[in-house]
Amino acid sequence: MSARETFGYFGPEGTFTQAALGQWHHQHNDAEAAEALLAESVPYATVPAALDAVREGEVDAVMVPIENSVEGGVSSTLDALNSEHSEGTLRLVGEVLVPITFVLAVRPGTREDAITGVGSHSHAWPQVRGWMAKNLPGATYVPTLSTAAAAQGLARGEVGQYQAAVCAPMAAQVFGLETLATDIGDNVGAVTRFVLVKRARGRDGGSSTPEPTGHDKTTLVLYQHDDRPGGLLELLEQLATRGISMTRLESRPTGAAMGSYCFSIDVDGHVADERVGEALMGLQRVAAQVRFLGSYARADRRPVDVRPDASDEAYVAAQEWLDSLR
Ligand SMILES: O=C(O)C(=O)C[C@]1(C(=O)O)C=C[C@@H](O)C=C1
Repeated sequence: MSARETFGYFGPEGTFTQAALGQWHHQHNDAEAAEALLAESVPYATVPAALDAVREGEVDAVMVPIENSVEGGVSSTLDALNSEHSEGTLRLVGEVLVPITFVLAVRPGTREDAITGVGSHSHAWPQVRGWMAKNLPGATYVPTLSTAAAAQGLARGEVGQYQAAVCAPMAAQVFGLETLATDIGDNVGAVTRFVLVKRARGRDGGSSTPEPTGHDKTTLVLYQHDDRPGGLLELLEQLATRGISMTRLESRPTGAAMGSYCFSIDVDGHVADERVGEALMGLQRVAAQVRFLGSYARADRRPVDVRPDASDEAYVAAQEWLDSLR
């Protein structure tokens, strides 16, 4: 029997990312096993530290945040996943959507008029900006490594700069804090998307890419050739002509020079689908570089809508026809 898989997450305990990993465990195990797996999962203080842990084999898989419905892509994750040493080593193997609700938490007994600073994660603060402007207009924002790290800091009493944390209800509970206000997010219905990341090859040397399900997504990073007018259009044409929808497109600076950008994208479909394979070959020809980050099942299980002329059967028939001519 192979040893049980080990997991890590962007922590400490009480982050939304931990809730995402809990959701994943419950979707794939019975309730008792899921709770046991979550209790054993290892927290890492930053996203790069969590990815390093999986890369170095300390754990088999880690959960990290990638995109929020209000604030957009989590740049620290996008950049860490796209670093030189992630290429070929890491794979996204699944995703989870978690509804986000924030509370304002304090050390028990702290009064609202004593709050001059509020700690939280840089992706959480913009989601409560309106509430803060209305309710604590004089408070200064103090960035912390995560929402739960802000709560942990308060509990340890090691902070002088902030007296309240914007965090998940769970973090307030874990760190024994008092909740002064609930549901303080400006957008009701805010959701964050998290991804589970593994090494590209498992312990047995086999590929970590999950089998296609019919409701899959593929994440790529595309680099265009410099000084090529219409470069982005040329890349996107490779997808459009094969009937492949794009569900996310973000440009990120490559860091090489001012104005040098790459594109982080999600497309419908799995690398094993004929049309996605053909599009990847097309991209490989026209792009300066293509980084494949993974193909995995969509969290919402929405089936991918495939045009008849873009189906696997249509590609196979076209290939057979070409073979007959040759
Ligand atoms: O700090 C946390 O609790 C996280 O899990 C990170 C994170 C993020 O990076 O977007 C997750 C969800 C919220 O949108 C705010 C912060």
